Amino acid sequence: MAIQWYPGHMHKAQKEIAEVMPQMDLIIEVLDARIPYSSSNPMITKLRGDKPVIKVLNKRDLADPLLTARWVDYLEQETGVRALPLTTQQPSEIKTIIELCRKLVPHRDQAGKNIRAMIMGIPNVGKSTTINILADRIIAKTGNEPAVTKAQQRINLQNGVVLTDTPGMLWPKVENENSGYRLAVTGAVKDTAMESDDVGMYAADYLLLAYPEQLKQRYQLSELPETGWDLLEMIGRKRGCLRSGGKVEMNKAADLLLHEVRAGTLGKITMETPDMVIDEEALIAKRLAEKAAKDAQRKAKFKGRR
Ligand SMILES: Nc1nc2c(ncn2[C@@H]2O[C@H](COP(=O)(O)OP(=O)(O)OP(=O)(O)O)[C@@H](O)[C@H]2O)c(=O)[nH]1
Repeated sequence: MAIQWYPGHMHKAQKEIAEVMPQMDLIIEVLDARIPYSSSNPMITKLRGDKPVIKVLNKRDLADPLLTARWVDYLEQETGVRALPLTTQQPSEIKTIIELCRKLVPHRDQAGKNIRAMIMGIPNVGKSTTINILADRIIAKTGNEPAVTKAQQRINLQNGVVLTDTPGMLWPKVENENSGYRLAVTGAVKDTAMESDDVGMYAADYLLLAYPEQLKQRYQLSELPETGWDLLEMIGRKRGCLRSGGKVEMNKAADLLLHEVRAGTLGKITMETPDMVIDEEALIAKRLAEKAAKDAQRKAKFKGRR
């Protein structure tokens, strides 16, 4: 299923969330542990104000444990939020969210009042599976096609917590082009306007840098090439993705690599690190500042001419 992020949809979702937000005591944001930055929604920080937030790094079973630990440190130390690496494959882990909700909003708990939590997440991060585990029953439809969750729901967890499912569909970090690639690599966004060879090449370039040993082992390569393109070609040859003349079908090789990353057969892989995203954010800020300066110059020139 294709997901497109239209400004109109985004605006509507933002408005609906802003309306419900004052009645909430805390926010649970479900992220994908393989892309904690790219799977987060850019407006949540602004909308939640100073309400406590729990960032669930879900699908930790697929993510690199060392990097997950680094993300937890980063999120807790640099941004002051609680981060819980979890997997819905271990329901008992998911249940720890409830205890943390109680800890973070002690005044409601001590007064014997329900804690009102809003659960948010971009499509396909595992929000519905999480809700079903927390509620001990099937409430939300799950599936590997993004955008299964639709209507807003309020769920009494019967343990002092009332969960509100986010109205509307939450969008990820769309303003960062690299995030678009990483969302596509992990299968978080199945959209896309992107060609699978481009996405495969992004994955291949990154994997060469970050997980060379896993590549060698999985594809039985004694040496690794310099570029992602060459890597895809090697994988294509090894796995028989060939045209009749013996040339490698690059899009097939790309699909194969992406399938392995998504299924976890290449090992536990995280597609972004805190350092990486800090650099990217700095670059985006620089570009935006340059654009603003140019726009201002253009405006000044235009005014001068009139
Ligand atoms: N490996 C792994 N897969 C998971 C985990 N949690 C969810 N999934 C899978 O991810 C897919 C999406 O899960 P959902 O719970 O439907 O995701 P969602 O965020 O509710 O998605 P929408 O309904 O599109 O909003 C399903 O195929 C789940 O089985 C996890 O912790 N580990």
